[in-house]
Amino acid sequence: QVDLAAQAAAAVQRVDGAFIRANAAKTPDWPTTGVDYAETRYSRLDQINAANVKDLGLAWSYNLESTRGVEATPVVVDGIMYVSASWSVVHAIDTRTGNRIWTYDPQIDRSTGFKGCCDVVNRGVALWKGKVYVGAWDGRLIALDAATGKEVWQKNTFEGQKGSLTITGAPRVFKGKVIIGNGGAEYGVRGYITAYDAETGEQKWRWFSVPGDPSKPFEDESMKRAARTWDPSGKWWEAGGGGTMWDSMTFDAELNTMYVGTGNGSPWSHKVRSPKGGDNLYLASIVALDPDTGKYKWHYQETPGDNWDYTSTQPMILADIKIAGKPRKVILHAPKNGFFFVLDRTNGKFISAKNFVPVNWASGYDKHGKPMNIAAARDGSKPHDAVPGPYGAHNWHPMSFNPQTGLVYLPAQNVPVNLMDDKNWEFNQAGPGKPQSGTGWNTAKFFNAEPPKSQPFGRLLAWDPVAQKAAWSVEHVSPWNGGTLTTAGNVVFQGTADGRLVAYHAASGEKLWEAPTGTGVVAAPSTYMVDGKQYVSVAVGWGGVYGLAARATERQGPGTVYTFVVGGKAKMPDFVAQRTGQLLQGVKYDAAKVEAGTMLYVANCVFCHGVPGVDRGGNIPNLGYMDASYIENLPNFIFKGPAMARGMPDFTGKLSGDDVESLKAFIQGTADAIRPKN
Ligand SMILES: O=C(O)c1cc(C(=O)O)c2c(n1)C(=O)C(=O)c1cc(C(=O)O)[nH]c1-2
Ligand SMILES: [Ca+2]
Repeated sequence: QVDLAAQAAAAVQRVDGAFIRANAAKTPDWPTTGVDYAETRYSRLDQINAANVKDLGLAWSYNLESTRGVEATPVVVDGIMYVSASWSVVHAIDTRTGNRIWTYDPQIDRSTGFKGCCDVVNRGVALWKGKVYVGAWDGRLIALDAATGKEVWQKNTFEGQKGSLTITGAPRVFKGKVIIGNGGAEYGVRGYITAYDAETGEQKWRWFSVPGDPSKPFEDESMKRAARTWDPSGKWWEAGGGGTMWDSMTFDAELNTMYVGTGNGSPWSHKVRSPKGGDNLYLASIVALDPDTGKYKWHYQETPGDNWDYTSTQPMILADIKIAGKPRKVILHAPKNGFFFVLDRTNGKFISAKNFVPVNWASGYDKHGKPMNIAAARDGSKPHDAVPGPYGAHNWHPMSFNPQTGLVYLPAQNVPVNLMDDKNWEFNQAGPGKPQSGTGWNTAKFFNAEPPKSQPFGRLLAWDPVAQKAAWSVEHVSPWNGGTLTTAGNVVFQGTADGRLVAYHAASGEKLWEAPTGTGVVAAPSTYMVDGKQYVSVAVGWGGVYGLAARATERQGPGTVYTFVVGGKAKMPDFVAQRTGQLLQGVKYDAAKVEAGTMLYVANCVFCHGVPGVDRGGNIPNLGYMDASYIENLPNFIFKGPAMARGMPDFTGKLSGDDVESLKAFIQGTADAIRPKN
């Protein structure tokens, strides 16, 4: 009889700063979300390698019992895995068998799914001295006992703050402090991160990324300086200003510096936020902080005057590379804005930037690290095909860096979106035609007022950060592919939107192996050794912002952890077929209401449900393919309906009975309009 709880406790008890740093040298574990503080996602293990990866097979699969996006990288110490699924549920798994040790469900109120922009996801947990930390959707930072999954302490990280805040990112633990930020910049919030004592949960420090009301005292010098880059006539503090830090943090122990990527402006429109212009610090920046005090050290702003949801929260990597023959300590970063950045992490100085996909907002960066803006992208008076669009040339899907090949493996993409300024925008004014305003969005932009012309794509890039060019690339069938893992075995692993886990040769890009995963993969894999054998695991669950309304497989959930080993022979689990069905037919409606319904649909429904019959539905159903009875009974779903248990908001008091009739008219009217005529 093995005592798994005791094993789990003993394993995580060992995880501290020295353990995590040692891992970067060579140990069998994957103790933090990005494997080490530098978040290289490079494993020194080479038992699985370019020669034998073709013999990988399934060791086991584990049902995460979730139907929404799964974005966490499994962390593993001494063969014990910790991974989170949607709704911030944490699972502890014995990797020797694939059996559950415990699960922890923070019991998020499922009707609050609309409070976050981009699916009810969680990007994983942190481990430290016997505890497992998860940032829950509702703002609680929760410390769990690694042995039992029982709560040790919890803190409301949203206390004292306003707006629609949600946590989606993985906490990080630097020097005994658990650090967490949150999302919300689509809704009108002010960004901040907070550090808590890992042992007790006591708050140690908080750093805001944008200044508050300038008529009140600033929290620190960094805020005072930042305020000079905003125009007070925009009253940015009323809508918060944005700059949410919802994903990336790294730490350099030698330099005693932590780095955080900041988010987009809130609202998105630069003109509305800061009418006379200005860079709007510290939006869309990499910021260096003192991990002991949270004090600002330096920043580099990647997108001055953000206007397109160009967050810099995308996962960064710390690397030591040679540039012009000299060893440099750098940050490698590919934010949403489509440029690949190399920065000196000792001082924040710009080294180089190069676009890794086509972009139309800047023609490049000058030698001081300032972008050369293209005026049309900031005009805002007419629909502009923003390339990259707000989904980003690269989103949160982690990239990896292999020091042997010198290449960064980067999931790149384009999701076409047309943007135009909403001149009549006012904070928290919901209204027909205002995108997502019924669920609280405050972007001050119209989306797709005419159809975008740019083409969607998904691409794995093997990017050379010194030469600033691709060494090789692979085209995928869809945007929104998984994060990457690379190893000393000369392999790159990536999951795909169309439901495969694929291994490539790290130097040549040659495809070496693939396995079906049932549904689309968005998370990054991890690898580790247990009892002398190397395993590769990936948590699968289609979703995230693009996955709400679109998909590239015919299967959906449940969220599943797959674990592969050379010679593995386990059977694939059965997956549920997506309901593709027939176009909606037969719902009676008043054709005169279609136009009003269109405007209401844009304000309340489209972002999650997609365009009826045009989009296909992701992890949320497309209403153009429902049985008529659902749409006929639409009020039962819109007002305190059964789908609230799955994340549907309650529109009581926001929509009228007549509004629902208009929505019906739009949904059935659209299905009728696109039905092939014969
Ligand atoms: O501005 C924000 O605060 C914020 C938060 C989040 C989030 O917390 O997930 C995302 C975004 N923005 C965002 O712009 C975005 O593209 C995005 C994608 C995803 C996802 O998990 O798929 N989250 C987010
Ligand atoms: Ca955003």
